[in-house]
Amino acid sequence: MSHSWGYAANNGPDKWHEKFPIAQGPRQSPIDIVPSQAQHDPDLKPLRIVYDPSTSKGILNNGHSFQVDFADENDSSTLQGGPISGVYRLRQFHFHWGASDERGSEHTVGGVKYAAELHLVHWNAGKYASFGDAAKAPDGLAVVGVFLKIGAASPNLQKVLDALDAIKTKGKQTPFPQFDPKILLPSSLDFWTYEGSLTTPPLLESVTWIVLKEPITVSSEQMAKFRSLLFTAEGETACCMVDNYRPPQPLKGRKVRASFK
Ligand SMILES: CCOC(=O)CCc1ccc(S(N)(=O)=O)cc1
Ligand SMILES: [Zn+2]
Repeated sequence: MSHSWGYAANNGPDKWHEKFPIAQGPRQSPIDIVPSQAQHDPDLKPLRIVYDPSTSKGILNNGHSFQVDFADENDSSTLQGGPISGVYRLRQFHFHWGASDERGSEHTVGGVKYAAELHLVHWNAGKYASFGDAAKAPDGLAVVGVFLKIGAASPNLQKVLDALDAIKTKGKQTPFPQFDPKILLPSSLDFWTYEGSLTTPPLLESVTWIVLKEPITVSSEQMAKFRSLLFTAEGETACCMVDNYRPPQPLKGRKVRASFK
């Protein structure tokens, strides 16, 4: 790949292994979650999610998605419980979506694709000194995945979408203060969990995935707002930011556990 990675035919998921050989590793993400194959684990603890809105900093178009970044110098916004041990700090959240409503999620459920997927990215601050260090460790990261299903518009999501006009092109960012990402979560915190990886380069195999069973809903009009972003920087030939998802990867013998019966 002579240029940086992306989602086009010449630099997309099928090409990533050329510069990132771990793409063909034993614990790659995403995966297709087959509910009948997931074993209920009664030892899984409830998720404990505590987010402080004052840790919300800014919103950035990073050329692959957009992300909201959080201050993570202390334990103000954390994830505990579920399959993880210790305290993981919220670093950022971002999304993956399709060019049309029938695709866009990274994980699939029994082969079913959702229109989009939210990822809340946390790192094991109890054990590692930085996000960068944690990202290189097998128990370094925990990502909560939430599916977005076409239906009623989400007023809470709209608060995020209203900021996108200010970050249309790659590299643009704008302040995004006082936002509590907990309002983006569904009412049930039932989840599937498995050991996986980052779904974009560097594809590091450091993620404990926690994928919520219940989707949140998003309207088609709101999905159109996601698609108004550009992969490209100002002054470059415009390329719409769509289909920024990696397809499911081989399970390679991994077990998926369920927190629910
Ligand atoms: C060591 C630097 O690594 C990074 O910056 C990773 C950023 C990054 C965070 C999360 C994800 S995802 N889609 O698996 O939730 C992908 C990439
Ligand atoms: Zn992601």
